Amino acid sequence: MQALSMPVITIDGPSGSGKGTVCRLLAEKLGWDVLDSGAIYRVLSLAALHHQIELDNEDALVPLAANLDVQFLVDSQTHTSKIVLEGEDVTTTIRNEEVGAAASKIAALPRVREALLRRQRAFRTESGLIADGRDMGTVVFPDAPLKIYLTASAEERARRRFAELNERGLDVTLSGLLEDIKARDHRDMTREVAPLVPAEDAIELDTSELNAMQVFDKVVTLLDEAVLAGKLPKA
Ligand SMILES: Nc1ncnc2c1ncn2[C@@H]1O[C@H](COP(=O)(O)OP(=O)(O)OP(=O)(O)O)[C@@H](O)[C@H]1O
Ligand SMILES: Nc1ccn([C@H]2C[C@H](O)[C@@H](COP(=O)(O)O)O2)c(=O)n1
Repeated sequence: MQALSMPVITIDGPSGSGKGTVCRLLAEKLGWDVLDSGAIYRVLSLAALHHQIELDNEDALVPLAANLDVQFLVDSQTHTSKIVLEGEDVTTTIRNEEVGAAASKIAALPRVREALLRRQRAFRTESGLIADGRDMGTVVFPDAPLKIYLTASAEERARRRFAELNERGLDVTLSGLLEDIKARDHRDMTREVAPLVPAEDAIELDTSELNAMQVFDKVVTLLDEAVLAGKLPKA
């Protein structure tokens, strides 16, 4: 049974809901790998920029996606990865809000998504995988035995991003970030292929009123329940 021998936990949800934070904490607890699928879309949008390919030019983006020269170099101590695109360290660059918006645009193209599917599924190994994204539970790993859908109000997500970017010394406004988040939500939730929706069997968790550790504790409870039910192997 693949779910037990190559276990996957999916964590989907909109930007700023806390997926990446929970994935990192879970990976530390379990010693499993992490798939940051958003980073793949972000890297592809940056590659498009480098190669002067328009974000709606699907014919040119598909071969770029299929042959994307990207490496995720994982530090097993910190569970963070250095991301190298065509020999250049882009770990920080891809986190810009502009790159996020560009990623959301190319992610609406069906053949681009198809071209990235195998690359994402290849992250599944015997070690166990925590998959972070928008369609992890619905499309990429539909057989995952534990699917979590994180949400939070757009206002709270904008506040979180504002605090994060302020700390990094970036000049942003709360209202601008809120607008960006709403536009990205709309694009990600209404696209025709693999829109951001909870999988039918996902457990939804609203994190608006919870801090990161409280969210993590709730996720660990869900994990323990899945182990008790025989859906996931004992840690
Ligand atoms: N429950 C929480 N309460 C407050 N802040 C949080 C919480 N969870 C995460 N954060 C902070 O909010 C910001 C966004 O979190 P994170 O990057 O984990 O979200 P995400 O869902 O992975 O976003 P994206 O999809 O855009 O990558 C980070 O600065 C993180 O430290
Ligand atoms: N599974 C995924 C992951 C990401 N995307 C798109 C949509 C997002 O707005 C964008 C950036 O993702 P983030 O790094 O903010 O999680 O990438 C997607 O369509 N499917």
